[in-house]
Amino acid sequence: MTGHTAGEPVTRNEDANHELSIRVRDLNLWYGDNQALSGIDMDVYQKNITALIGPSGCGKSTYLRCLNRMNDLIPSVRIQGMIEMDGRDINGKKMDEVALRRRVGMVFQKPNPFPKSIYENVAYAPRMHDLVSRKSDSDELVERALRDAGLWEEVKDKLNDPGTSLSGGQQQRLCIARAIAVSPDVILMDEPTSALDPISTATVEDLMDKLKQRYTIITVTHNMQQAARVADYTAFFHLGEVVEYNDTKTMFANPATKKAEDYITGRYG
Ligand SMILES: Nc1ncnc2c1ncn2[C@@H]1O[C@H](COP(=O)(O)OP(=O)(O)OP(=O)(O)O)[C@@H](O)[C@H]1O
Repeated sequence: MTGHTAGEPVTRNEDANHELSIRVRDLNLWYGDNQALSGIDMDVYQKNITALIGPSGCGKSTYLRCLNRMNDLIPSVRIQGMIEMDGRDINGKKMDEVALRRRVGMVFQKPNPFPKSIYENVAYAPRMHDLVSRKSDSDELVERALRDAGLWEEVKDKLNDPGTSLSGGQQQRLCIARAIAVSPDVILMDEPTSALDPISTATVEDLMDKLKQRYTIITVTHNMQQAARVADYTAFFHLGEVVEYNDTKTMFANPATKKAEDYITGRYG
């Protein structure tokens, strides 16, 4: 990756927004003695979708979890390097983890609604963060988040039913509604469609495309077509390093490295 600034994609997507959201420099992470991330430099632009691809165990989820400090919950983890969000060091002493996780929401591979009603799944976090106090404000926020997640019409008459009574695809959209209910800046998605059927997958992909108008989305995927369809930028991870980071169209049509080309074309991984 010579001839360009560390952390930037090799080729810029000229249709994309180029305001910086996240700046990562020389990020290293160890689980005990096992180094899982090595010298990661990566800039993520606002209001884009950035896909993280690469073979199993190469560090994609670990990297994602660094961005909302979820790795702090794992005792053996040691982290070195810099992660700035909107110019502020997220690992700095002044950074409040709870506030950070409000700004950086997360959606997991397996839909994981709380064992509560559809309504409460969405209303709980805004209430905890004191974003709403009156019931009418909460109702409004729940409706807006469910509409934005493309789920309102399907659930508006059964908001008191358990979240777990919904189909897998609906549960995942409920989890997305829950994430956006606290108005985050960034949404991390760890293989958000891998447990879903093709129709639910297409619905979630369409939703991601709409959500990127307002949120910065970083998604891990093993599905190359999905990365090609939804992502503005794609980073190829291998053995804990970012081997190539590029505008998605260029990455898929004309990868700059042999390793990325081999992975994308299914020669290994
Ligand atoms: N909680 C943990 N404790 C110890 N080691 C871990 C933990 N989580 C991940 N690792 C190790 O860190 C490395 C990177 O794992 P990670 O899950 O980030 O990879 P990945 O690219 O997301 O993989 P996959 O595509 O299979 O989800 C692997 O060697 C893995 O075994």
